[in-house]
Amino acid sequence: MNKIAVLGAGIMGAGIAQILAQGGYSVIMRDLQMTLVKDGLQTIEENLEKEIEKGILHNEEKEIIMQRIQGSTDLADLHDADLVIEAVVENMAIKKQIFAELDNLCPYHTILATNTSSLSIAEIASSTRRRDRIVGLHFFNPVYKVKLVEVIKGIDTSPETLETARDFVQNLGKYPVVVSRESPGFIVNRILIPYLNEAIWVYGEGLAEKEDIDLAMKLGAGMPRGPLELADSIGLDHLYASIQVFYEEFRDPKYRPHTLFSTMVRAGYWGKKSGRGFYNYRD
Ligand SMILES: NC(=O)c1ccc[n+]([C@@H]2O[C@H](COP(=O)([O-])OP(=O)(O)OC[C@H]3O[C@@H](n4cnc5c(N)ncnc54)[C@H](O)[C@@H]3O)[C@@H](O)[C@H]2O)c1
Repeated sequence: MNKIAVLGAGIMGAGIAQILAQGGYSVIMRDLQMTLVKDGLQTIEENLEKEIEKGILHNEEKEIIMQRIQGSTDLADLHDADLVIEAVVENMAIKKQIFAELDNLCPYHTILATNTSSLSIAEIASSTRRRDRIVGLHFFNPVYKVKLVEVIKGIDTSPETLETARDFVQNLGKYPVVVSRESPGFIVNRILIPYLNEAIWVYGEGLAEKEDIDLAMKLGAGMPRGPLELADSIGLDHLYASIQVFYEEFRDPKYRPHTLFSTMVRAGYWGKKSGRGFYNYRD
């Protein structure tokens, strides 16, 4: 892997571009507008500055890492990438369109990976002619902190592609966990998202105040963060889209979102990123 491209300069795209550059790779980070690319670059710079403050990184190293990341709005810049990691919005139609474009643009050896949290790798791969070279690489937020990466096999992913992806993750200093059969949410979100949804039901039914629900799970179940604060931090819009996928895929009412959840998402209460979720972040 000489050149790696990341599609999307949002929360995940910027985080992935950062660890790749820290791992010594040349990275192209592409988003739709230059302002979004610049925001992503700024986030990376701020993250690195925090590492300097902690004494983990030197200023000169930060400069070298930043120089390895090239921002772009032009998909054509990805034409010689050996690996593309897609981290755009969680929308199947958009992802399929992007993968079809990448399939036409990139050489056959290029592995196209998706960071999707809940969409089907097989369906994304169906928009390409290289289904054997499509794989899920599911990083977690914040990417520079969380050591786990789920490496997901789509129905047509070849053993070689899976092995290359697994080795790549390991070389980045992360722990790969292979998910050998795709299913919504893979491992972590399959367990985590229904848990967060249940916490929203508990809150929606008026069983307790939000602070008490969070405290109960921290002290009573040993969770490092309460479910409602965690939901705010993940992003309620993103979480809502994921639980909808579970609900539709499994047709099981246990994945039903509470109407409070739908209302909050429609109102733009998306958590930390919008300044308002279960908690208020504006003051
Ligand atoms: N946020 C999380 O905690 C998290 C964790 C793991 C995986 N994911 C997955 O990662 C992906 C990205 O999530 P995010 O939270 O970073 O979203 P985000 O909204 O922060 O960023 C998405 C970015 O993609 C850009 N984009 C949209 N269409 C594009 C295109 N055609 N080309 C390039 N860029 C495009 C948007 O402008 C935006 O900047 C999703 O699939 C999500 O499910 C998210």
